Amino acid sequence: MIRAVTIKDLVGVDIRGYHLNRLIGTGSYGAVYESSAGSERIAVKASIRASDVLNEAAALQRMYYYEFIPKYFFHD
Ligand SMILES: Nc1ncnc2c1ncn2[C@@H]1O[C@H](COP(=O)(O)OP(=O)(O)OP(=O)(O)O)[C@@H](O)[C@H]1O
Repeated sequence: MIRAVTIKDLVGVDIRGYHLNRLIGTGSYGAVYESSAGSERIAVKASIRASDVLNEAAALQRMYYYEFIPKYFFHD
């Protein structure tokens, strides 16, 4: 279980093999972290409630086949 005071306090936590190195910024629905697994670096967006990011995830899913969309995945 991940224990954090707020969604902005996840630096140092490991999620699905990715280490959350640095808080990049926050928005209305969560916080975004610069994260890594070996040499791979990705942005991880964390939200307290999955429903907060479902619309965004659905929009990204629709754009999945366009070349400019970066690699991503969504899980709860
Ligand atoms: N994929 C990404 N790569 C790098 N930085 C990102 C990425 N996504 C978001 N960020 C950074 O994290 C910040 C917060 O992003 P987030 O998506 O949570 O909110 P937002 O879109 O800026 O605001 P809101 O959700 O209120 O419209 C952004 O302002 C941006 O600086």
